Amino acid sequence: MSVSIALFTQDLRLHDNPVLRAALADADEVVPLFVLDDGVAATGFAVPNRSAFLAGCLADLDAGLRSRGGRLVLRRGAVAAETARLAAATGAVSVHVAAGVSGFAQRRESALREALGGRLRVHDAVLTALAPGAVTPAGKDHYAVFTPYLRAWRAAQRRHPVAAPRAVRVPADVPDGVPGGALPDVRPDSPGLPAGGESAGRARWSAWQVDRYEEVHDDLEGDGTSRLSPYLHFGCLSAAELVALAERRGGPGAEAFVRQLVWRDFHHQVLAARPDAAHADYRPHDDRWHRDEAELAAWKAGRTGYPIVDAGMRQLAHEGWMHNRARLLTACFLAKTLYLDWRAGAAHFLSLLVDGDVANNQLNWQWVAGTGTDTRPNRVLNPLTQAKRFDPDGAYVRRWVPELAHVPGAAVHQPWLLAERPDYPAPLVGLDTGRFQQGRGR
Ligand SMILES: Cc1cc2nc3c(=O)[nH]c(=O)nc-3n(C[C@H](O)[C@H](O)[C@H](O)COP(=O)(O)OP(=O)(O)OC[C@H]3O[C@@H](n4cnc5c(N)ncnc54)[C@H](O)[C@@H]3O)c2cc1C
Repeated sequence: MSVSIALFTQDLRLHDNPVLRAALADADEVVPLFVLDDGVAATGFAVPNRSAFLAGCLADLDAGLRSRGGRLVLRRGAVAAETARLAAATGAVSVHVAAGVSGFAQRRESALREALGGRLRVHDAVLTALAPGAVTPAGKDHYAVFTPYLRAWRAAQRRHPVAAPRAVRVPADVPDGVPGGALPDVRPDSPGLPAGGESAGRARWSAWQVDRYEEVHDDLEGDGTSRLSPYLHFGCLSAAELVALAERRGGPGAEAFVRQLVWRDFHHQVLAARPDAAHADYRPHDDRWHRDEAELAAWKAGRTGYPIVDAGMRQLAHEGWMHNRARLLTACFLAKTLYLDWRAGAAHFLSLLVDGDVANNQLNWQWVAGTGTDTRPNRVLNPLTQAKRFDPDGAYVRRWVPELAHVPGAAVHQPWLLAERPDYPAPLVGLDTGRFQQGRGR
């Protein structure tokens, strides 16, 4: 009997998984492998919210494999060494893995190549709908501006989604578990975390109304976005399959949704070409960032005195997720109004976000801070204007800031004007943009 290995990374699914399909096509039996990576733990990226969600993803993947006659094989350690050990023990003819994007994933791929040589097969466009580098502007290795990327993306050939396998045969003599411990049993920091896994992700997609997406996606209280981001981050859902489903559905809502998935591909192709953009300014402006630990702490705790900002930060703490509009305005408040280094804000987001993703988080932060791909790097979002546009009745603030739950209507956005002052902080700073303008030397 020939054996191959399907090494799962950020593709924790059975539907539209080219890695698993190719491993199945290559041999009589397959080892579906996930390695709890010591390297990820060492970077600090494995925070409680994402680790708890990951445990759900792995349990669901194992259940899905078992319903097809297989099972998930778990190991803990260094990915390349563990995979090579298993390949030697099973005499695997090939090891299949999805191409990664971050510097970490690129180093992991090199280590796998070194350990496995010609037996390694790397599959493109598993984590994104279009592979990074599949379209490039003349003479460059990636697109730095979204609109031309969107045009090229639309014109490009994309792979068709593949079906989930009906049966998976795993060699009987491979032990399932991790020596010294099974699935990570982690208590999440956020009580309102969603359930991890492909089943939960597919159920969410089926229950969600894509048709209304364009109308409602910026309405903070309406909460009408897909909330699929954690499932996309861990690959419980395939971006290529979601694009195909949305394109088949058609209409303005589906089109607007696909556009957001293209933003995801866009950031991934930037990071694949410039892995240093995870930490270094993509377009430096010689910012002389303000430093103030007390201001940073107030922002993290949702106690800036600006209710719309505080509501977003408290949603993040409670759910491990934040609405995109709230991410934009809380990040802008940190990086432009307080003019604190975007890296501090991005790190706080990554410490809690269940969808926390190096490409999407760091490059969206850079976009907001004006050090990234935004073609208008000096734009500043005024939190009061944002509040009036995207939470006109104040319901989002009342939901997340209980100290203000009794304040009716839009008055909740300016508690400092109320005749009876609630037990809520005064604004941390004024809304003038002096610090940003001076620091950037405009
Ligand atoms: C400062 C900041 C930090 C962010 N950090 C992350 C992060 O760590 N992980 C993450 O997945 N997204 C991040 N985003 C992008 C976006 O806010 C989330 O993807 C979105 O809010 C997730 O909710 P949803 O699934 O309901 O999105 P929907 O509106 O339903 O969009 C569908 C999908 O499109 C993708 N998408 C949407 N907007 C963006 C965007 N601006 N950039 C890239 N992809 C996008 C996501 O995969 C999302 O699930 C960040 C945005 C900002 C402004």
